[in-house]
Amino acid sequence: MSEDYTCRSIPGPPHLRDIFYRMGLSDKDIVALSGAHTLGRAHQERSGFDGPWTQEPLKFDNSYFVELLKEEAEGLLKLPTDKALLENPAFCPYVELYAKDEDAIFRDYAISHKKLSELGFTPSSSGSKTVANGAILAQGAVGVAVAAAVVILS
Ligand code: HEM
Repeated sequence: MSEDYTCRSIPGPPHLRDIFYRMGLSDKDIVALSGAHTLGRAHQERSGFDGPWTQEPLKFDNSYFVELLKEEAEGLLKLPTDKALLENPAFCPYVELYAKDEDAIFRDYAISHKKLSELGFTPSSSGSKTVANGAILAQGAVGVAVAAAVVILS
C-alpha cells in the first residue's frame, strides 16, 4: 500500500471547527482527538457506518494517522470528518506529524484529552431530559476514561 497522500492547500468543510472551537479547542486538538478513532469501530446498527479505522482497533497507537494517509486502506473506515483532516492545510500537517512520530500523538493526545475531559457540561433544566442526558454523558465519560487509561498505560 502506498503512503502517497500529501496535504492539499484548499480549505475543507468548516463544520469540525464550528463544533470544536465553541468548546475552546484548537485545530491541533481536533486532529489529536480524532486519533481516538485508532480504537474501536463503527456499527451499522448504530451509526450506519461499519468497521474499524485501523488493523488493530484494540491498540492505541498512531495507526489511525498512518491509515488515513494511505490512498487505499482496504476494509478500513474513513468518515467524512476523518477525510476532512486531509483537506484543510491547518489540520493536515498534524496528520503527517502524528503518522511519522508516535511520541508526538501520545503527548498531544493526552493534553487534548485532558482539555476535553475538563470542560464539564451544563445539565438541562427539564427533569426527564436531564436523566436522559446524564445517562448519555455518563456513558461518554466511561468511554473517555477508557481511552485515557489506554493512553496512560501505553
Ligand atoms: C471529530 C468528530 C467525530 C465524529 C464525527 C465521530 C464519529 C464517530 C462515529 C460515527 C463512530 C461510530 C459509532 C458506531 O457506529 O458505533 C465513532 C466511534 C468512536 N469514536 Fe468518534 N467521532 C468524533 C470524535 C471523537 C472523539 C473526540 C473521540 C474521543 C476523544 C472519539 C472516540 C470514538 C471511539 C473510541 C469510537 C469507537 C466506539 C466503539 O468501538 O464502540 N470520537 N465516532
